[in-house]
Amino acid sequence: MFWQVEELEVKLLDRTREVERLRSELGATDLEKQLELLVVENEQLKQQLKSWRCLEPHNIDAAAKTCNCSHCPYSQDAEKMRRELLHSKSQSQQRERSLADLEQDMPRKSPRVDSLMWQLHDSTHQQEDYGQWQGEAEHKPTLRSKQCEQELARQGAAPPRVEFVTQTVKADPTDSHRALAEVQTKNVALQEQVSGQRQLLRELQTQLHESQRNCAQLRTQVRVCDLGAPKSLNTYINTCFQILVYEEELQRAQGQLEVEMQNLEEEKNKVIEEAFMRAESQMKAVHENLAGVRINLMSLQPALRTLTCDYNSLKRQVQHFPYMLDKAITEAKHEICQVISEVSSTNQELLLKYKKEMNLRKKCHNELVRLKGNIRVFCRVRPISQDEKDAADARILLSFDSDDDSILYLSSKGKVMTFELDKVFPPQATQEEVFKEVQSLVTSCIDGYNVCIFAYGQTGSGKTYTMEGETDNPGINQRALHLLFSEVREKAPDWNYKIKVSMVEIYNETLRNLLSESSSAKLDIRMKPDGSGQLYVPELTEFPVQSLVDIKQVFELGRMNRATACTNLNEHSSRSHALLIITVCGLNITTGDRTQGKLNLVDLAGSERISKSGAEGTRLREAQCINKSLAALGDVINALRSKHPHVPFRNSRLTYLLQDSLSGDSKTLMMVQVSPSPSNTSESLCSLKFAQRVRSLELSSASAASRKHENLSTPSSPTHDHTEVDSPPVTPIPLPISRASSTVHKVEESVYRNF
Ligand SMILES: Nc1ncnc2c1ncn2[C@@H]1O[C@H](COP(=O)(O)OP(=O)(O)OP(=O)(O)O)[C@@H](O)[C@H]1O
Repeated sequence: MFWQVEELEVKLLDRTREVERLRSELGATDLEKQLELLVVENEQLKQQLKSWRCLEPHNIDAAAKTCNCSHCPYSQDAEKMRRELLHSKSQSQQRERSLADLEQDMPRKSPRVDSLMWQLHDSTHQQEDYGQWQGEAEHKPTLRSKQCEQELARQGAAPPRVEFVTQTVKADPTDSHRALAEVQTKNVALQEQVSGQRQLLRELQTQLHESQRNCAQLRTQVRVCDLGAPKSLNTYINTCFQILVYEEELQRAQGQLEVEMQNLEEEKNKVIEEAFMRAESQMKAVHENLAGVRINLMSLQPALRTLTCDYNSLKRQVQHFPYMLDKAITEAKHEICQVISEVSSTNQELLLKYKKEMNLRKKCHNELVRLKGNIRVFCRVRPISQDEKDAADARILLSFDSDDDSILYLSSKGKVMTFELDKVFPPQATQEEVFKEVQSLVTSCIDGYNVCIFAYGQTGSGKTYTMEGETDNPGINQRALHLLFSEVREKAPDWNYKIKVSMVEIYNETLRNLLSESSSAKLDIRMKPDGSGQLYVPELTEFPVQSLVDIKQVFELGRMNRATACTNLNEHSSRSHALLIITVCGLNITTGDRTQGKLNLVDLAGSERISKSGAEGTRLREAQCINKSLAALGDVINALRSKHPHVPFRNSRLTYLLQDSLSGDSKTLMMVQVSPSPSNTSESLCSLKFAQRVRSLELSSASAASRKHENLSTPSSPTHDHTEVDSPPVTPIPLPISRASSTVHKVEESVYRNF
């Protein structure tokens, strides 16, 4: 029995160890199955114990029965054993209850095992996450360092600028420090996680120790039970032995768990160490970058200092700039004033020189005009018309000298006569060419001269064409106004000019204002009441003109007024004198000098002989008036050329009106118009003889005294008005004018014969 009890004790001890091991291994992941197996085996052991219990009383009773003697030492032993057995039974029941309690306690412990398993799982994940994070943490600084390197390379390539360098130097250390701080923060977090894991591990160890303590208590209890257990309970001992086996297995599993935990701990430490190593190497790289940045910064500092110096000097310059600018402006102003004063003095000198030159030029011009004669004679031959070409007696009467533009040849009655004038314009001469020769006279009216330009010739010889021209090819009138405008504009800075225009028609010795509202208004010529002896025409319209539009308006109005007074304008224009009077008043703004010149542009009436035209009645009257005025004009020109003290201006309305423009320093141009038609030969001959005579008289005016004297002895023109107070007998120019009576015819013939 004793050996059975000992055996039972050994089994119980083993069982206790096994239970203790199992208890200590609670919480391990893969021990659940072992625990189940142990529970199953435990059940089997219980079954064996039950069967053993069933057998044991019976054996004991049998033994008691076989040994019924009270004196038998065996019976006493048996009694004792029976008591011990009962005690053991009770203890065994207690142990069963303890085991049942343990079994009941097992499901309660299972959630704890589960939670420990989940914690272990989470720890493993955290370690994995930590490893991943370590990889990211390792990758981020690398990226940042690359960015830093790229940024540094870019800064190196960029031109050194103060602002840019400053910004770059400031930016990189900040970023590196920030990355370092982030890494350090993450390291701290990892440290915290590791410390948490360690804390968890410590808790698990504490729980393990508690479980071991519980197991030890249980073992003590079992040992106590074993001490009182009967040796006969072999099954129970076997069960205890199995329990001890299980406890050993549990212990082994615990050992494995500890090894695994240690491995995990080592792995964790290793991972942490590697992470630290990587972080340190990254930190080192960052520090190296930082050092490189610092070196760059150090190398850039001199440039920065230079730039700062430059900037400061520039700043100083900018600060001083207003003062310097003011100073420079003042100096510039001073210099400019000096230059202006120098220029103005030079200008004054030049102005004086210019004035001297102008006066000289004027004098020269006047001298030239004087040498040429104040009265100049031009001749213009109009082109032959188609009718004239087609005529039966078409011949070429007029010819020109290609080398001398002042010579004209006329073939008449088999003789070739030569006429020398100031200028001869052939038929192909343009309006521009003609005007070019007269423009000096036109501009002299700006200088204050009075100028008269007459177009003289028989009807149809081209007087109106030369003076008025055509719409698209204007004559002297319009061109003269254009020239005056341009000349006045040129002188505008110094001179202020006003140009006024009047248009007058003289028909049958009647003066008509062509620019008035009523075209039939007749004008009179009167002496100025101021005693100056100058003439004026009251109510004569003076139209101020400033532009070409004004000129057009004036000409349009004059043409309209002229047309309304007659039935046939062409015929009427042939029988009347048309005067365009241009007055140019100038005021010198600086000197205050004043000038007043007058340009008279006269389209005379036709000069054909009445004897040829055979006019009667109204025509005769018109012809007489025309002849009278033309003869008067001839007388006046003759008197002027011969420097006669008395000039018979009052002999006609024409000469009376032009008195102030024909006397004194005034300049006169006679444009003799000639028709090339053979049918007009005699008229052309008369006109040319007249022109020749006028010119020869003018050129010989230097020796005119003697001739004047001679001329004075010749009879005056029959048309000369001897009744005029101021018209002493003068030698008239033998104008080829018509005569209204037979006596006139005779005189006319004698006049022509003189040529
Ligand atoms: N140089 C010229 N070139 C071209 N045509 C001309 C020229 N001269 C005159 N004519 C033409 O000859 C014709 C007569 O000219 P215009 O009327 O000017 O003569 P006139 O002497 O004024 O006559 P009137 O005394 O009757 O007024 C016109 O048709 C004109 O166009």
